Amino acid sequence: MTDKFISIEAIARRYPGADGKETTVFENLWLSMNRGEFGCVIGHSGCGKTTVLNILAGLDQPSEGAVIVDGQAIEGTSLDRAVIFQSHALLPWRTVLGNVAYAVTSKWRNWDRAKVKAHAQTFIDLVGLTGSEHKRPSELSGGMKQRVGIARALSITPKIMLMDEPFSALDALTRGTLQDEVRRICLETGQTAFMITHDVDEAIYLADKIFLMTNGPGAVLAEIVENPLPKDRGRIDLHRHPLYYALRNHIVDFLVSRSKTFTATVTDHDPRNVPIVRPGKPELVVAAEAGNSIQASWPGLARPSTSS
Ligand SMILES: Nc1ncnc2c1ncn2[C@@H]1O[C@H](COP(=O)(O)OP(=O)(O)OP(=O)(O)O)[C@@H](O)[C@H]1O
Repeated sequence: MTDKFISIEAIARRYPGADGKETTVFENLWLSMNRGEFGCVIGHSGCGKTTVLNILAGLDQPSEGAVIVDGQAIEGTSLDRAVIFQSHALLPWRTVLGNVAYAVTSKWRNWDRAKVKAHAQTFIDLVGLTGSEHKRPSELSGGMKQRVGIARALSITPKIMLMDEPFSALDALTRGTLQDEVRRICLETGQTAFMITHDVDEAIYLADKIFLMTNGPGAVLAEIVENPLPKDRGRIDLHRHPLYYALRNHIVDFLVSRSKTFTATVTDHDPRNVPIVRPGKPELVVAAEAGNSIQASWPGLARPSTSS
């Protein structure tokens, strides 16, 4: 067991195949995050991103390994871990307030109506839906529905917010606005977040750490990219930062070529000590994560020894 806030330890997920053989989506996957960090996972379709998120949510179980959150092995779903999906999954017969209040009541069952309402209203305000409390989902735009989903998730003050491509169905303008909102909320509240995205710029804007997964089946977590851009970065002028292109090119290069060739070419990859990369700082700085502890090394030096 580790002192990391989230610790995914040697998980595998296998499915029985039609021919009777098992398909291994991934195995021996290790991943950890600190409290308050924003992690994005990027990888091609089918590499197992949603499977990892579902296991973290407790919606799915690993075939092997364990997931520890805040010192406790997770077993099933919990209000400690809120999930925001691409589709909003709102209760259509309830209003905005009703949808958020429903979540609040499920966490604090003995709260009276006034307390539930006041608490729900705080989160409706936080996502910018003040004035729309009494609208039903059918009266809301896609972006507004997704805001309700975010308010509902945040209202139960989860330890982790899990997001599976939450903005991919939205138009570019709404997506940008909601990215801003989520970033602001996470920074203000110190929320730990784990998000799947196919959008490299979204990951660069939002994430502290970007987890790069190779293609499946048999996908591996190839690298952890530490975002070298300043915390107070803005979405609009992200591309003007001197490190932006080094970071973006590194991720795109991985997706375009290395994600396909990684397993065949990197023969000494240690899934428990995945390289940590900070593109463009001022030369590529590579560190390795030894289960819990982070040790640094620089190009030309041997990979750090690990304690397990
Ligand atoms: N219930 C299941 N039975 C068999 N195979 C499954 C099942 N669920 C997922 N898989 C397989 O596991 C693999 C990983 O699926 P997953 O949805 O996690 O990928 P992903 O990286 O999230 O993909 P995408 O980016 O397209 O959402 C896929 O090959 C998928 O077909």
